[in-house]
Amino acid sequence: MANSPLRFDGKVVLITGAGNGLGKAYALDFAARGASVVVNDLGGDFKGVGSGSRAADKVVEEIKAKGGIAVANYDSVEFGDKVVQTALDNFGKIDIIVNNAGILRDKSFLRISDEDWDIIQRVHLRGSFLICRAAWPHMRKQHYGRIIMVTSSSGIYGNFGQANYSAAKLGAVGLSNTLALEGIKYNIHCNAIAPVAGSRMTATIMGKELIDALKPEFVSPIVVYLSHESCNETGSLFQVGAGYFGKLRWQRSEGIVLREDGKVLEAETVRDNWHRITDFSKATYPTAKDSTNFMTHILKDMDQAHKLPQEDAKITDPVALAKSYKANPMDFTYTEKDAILYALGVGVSTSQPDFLKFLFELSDDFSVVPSFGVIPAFAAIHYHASKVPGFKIPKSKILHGEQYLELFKPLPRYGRLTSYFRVADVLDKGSGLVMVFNVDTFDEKGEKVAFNQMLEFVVGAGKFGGKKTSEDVIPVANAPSRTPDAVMEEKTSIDQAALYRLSGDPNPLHIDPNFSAKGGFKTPILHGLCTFGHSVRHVMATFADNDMSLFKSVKVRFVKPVLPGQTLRTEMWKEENRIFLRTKVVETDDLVISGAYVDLFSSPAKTVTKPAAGLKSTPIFKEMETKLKVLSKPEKTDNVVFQWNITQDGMTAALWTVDLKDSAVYEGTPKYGEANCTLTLPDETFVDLVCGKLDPQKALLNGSLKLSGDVMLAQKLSNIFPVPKM
Ligand SMILES: CCCCCCC[C@@H](O)CC(=O)SCCNC(=O)CCNC(=O)[C@H](O)C(C)(C)COP(=O)(O)OP(=O)(O)OC[C@H]1O[C@@H](n2cnc3c(N)ncnc32)[C@H](O)[C@@H]1OP(=O)(O)O
Repeated sequence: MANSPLRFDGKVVLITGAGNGLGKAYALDFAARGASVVVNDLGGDFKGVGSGSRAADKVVEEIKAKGGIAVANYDSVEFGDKVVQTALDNFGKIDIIVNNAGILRDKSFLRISDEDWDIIQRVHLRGSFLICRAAWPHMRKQHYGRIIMVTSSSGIYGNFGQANYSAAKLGAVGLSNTLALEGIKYNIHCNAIAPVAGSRMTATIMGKELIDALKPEFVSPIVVYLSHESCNETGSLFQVGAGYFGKLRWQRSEGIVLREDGKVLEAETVRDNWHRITDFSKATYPTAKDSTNFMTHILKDMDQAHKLPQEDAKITDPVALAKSYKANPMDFTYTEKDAILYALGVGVSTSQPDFLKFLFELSDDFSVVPSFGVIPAFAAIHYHASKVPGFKIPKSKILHGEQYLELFKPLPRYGRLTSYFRVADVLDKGSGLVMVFNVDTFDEKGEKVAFNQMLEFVVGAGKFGGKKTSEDVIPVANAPSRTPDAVMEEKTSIDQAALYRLSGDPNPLHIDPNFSAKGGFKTPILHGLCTFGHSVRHVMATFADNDMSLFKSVKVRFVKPVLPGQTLRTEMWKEENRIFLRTKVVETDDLVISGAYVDLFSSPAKTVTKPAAGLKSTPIFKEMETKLKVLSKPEKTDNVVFQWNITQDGMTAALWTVDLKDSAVYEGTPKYGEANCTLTLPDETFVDLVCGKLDPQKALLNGSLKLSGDVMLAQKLSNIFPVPKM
């Protein structure tokens, strides 16, 4: 009942050291709530010197004067049975104990004498033990008991000059924990509190002002509540003082099992894994249950992946051997600077409209390019790939074959991520073998951030008798056969690979001509993941308004190498939230990425119907007259598609296609020979493309007519339409 007062009528409370300070405050509080109180106090000073009846008697008098019930006891807690006997003699039972009595013998460790050490242990720890042991059979018999063990932050954290006291006080916590466990089935609860209050003892280490602020009456409420029969708390530890109440608990790092069957565990292994042993990012909160079954609990829950790499000597099948590889987790720490370096590596440039978002950490909407999600996984692959047993892999023959990346939450702008690597399969492709690597990446909260699947193609290592396909491989997807909905072209820098490799792929294949020659390449080639990063950017700029939170996943196959300096042309098709894409090298017309798609969580919130602020758009291209040349005779069934290209600074910014059959009114019939036609285009088509991204002073429109299918070829028009000034 929330509003009923906590009463102790008929209950017998023993408070040790109750002549002054905290003990006295507890005694007065319990008595005022109807309890019969045994006020124990030896009457000595705070160093445990001397004795007398005055202190206890005064408190008893005060209680009685207020109409309460109390008796005094003047024994040292070192005679715990005598103290408890006072309760039994006067009230016939003992229900509640507050082990509060204590003294101090503060000295720096070197100066602590045997006597200083022993007396503190005797009073605090042994005294509490003796009191509890004397009361325990009575509490068990009556099936009721509440014990408060008074400990100290000196015991929990240590305190200079209090080695003796700290040891005794933490001992009291251990005693409390075990009494809580043993008492539970007899309805005996035991909790520990670490109070801070102004008292005779603390007067030695605190100023007067602070002591006055820390009244014992501010601690008493939790002692009273924990002692009440309605309170179910047991085995807990609280820090209290000045009206503050907080609970403490243990925390344990996730840890790592370093033992390997049949191998000696060396100190160096512990040293090398120290960061994992002490990493609290996936902490757990062990309770009393863990004390007995600690090892079984830990070992049961340990995933294989937490163990060190080991080969199973019995496995002879190379694929099974490779799959048996046990990888220890790989940490990857990065800063905003790393995210910016990566963005530069995949072609973000200050010449692009949204560059601040990716290159300036102080910009309001600073974002990590989502394809950066491959980098922590690549770090794990780079470390583990060469250690995978079963296959010998010459580095110069490894080509990145396919890449899948899925993000489960946007990448943090900096932080530490941990990746778990495993060999999902090894495939025999004849001309080469394909290693399928899966990597799960988690953030510091233990939440999954990314999944990567990387297929590494090892040229010339095939024909080992393995299988060709695997269900574990995330499949590529074919683009639609229609003309692309959008195209983006971008020239890479001659230094693109030199820049990209600083993001964690130091493979000499991309920088050292001697090394690339060994792989059969005339010059170093671009990293597959660099081309990949460009293509992902093209999709996000075209279909997600560069809102990186919309990115869900991407899959690509690398079909031909790209050379630094070549121009990439990404062709894109949107079908609901999936953007199919393929990437070509403009200079050679070689297809370099195929079977690819980007999945978005949804379309951008900014819709094409809303022009960007300050830019008027719809009237500009609403009507467009163009001259076209139809090269062969169209059939009625042919699709007439008008396609235009918007360029700025020599770079294609957007390409938009309108199927005239569906969305535009086309006047005039495409016929063999030359014709003039007027296109009335849907207003919205332009808003997003033109106004969202382009500087109207600079952008150029270049249109062409295409007739779908192979029947007809459209000639590219020479007309360049300058975008009128707003
Ligand atoms: C230790 C550290 C580890 C870290 C690794 C470091 C990674 C990076 O540094 C390396 C890079 O970035 S390399 C640059 C990027 N990648 C490339 O340039 C590769 C381009 N692709 C090619 O050259 C060929 O497709 C090629 C050579 C891959 C295949 O061409 P062909 O041999 O002619 O194969 P083909 O006859 O077309 O097909 C045979 C079977 O193989 C499958 N296949 C083809 N291309 C594939 C690819 N890219 N990925 C996966 N599988 C592929 C085909 O499907 C076919 O199999 P099936 O018969 O079952 O259909």
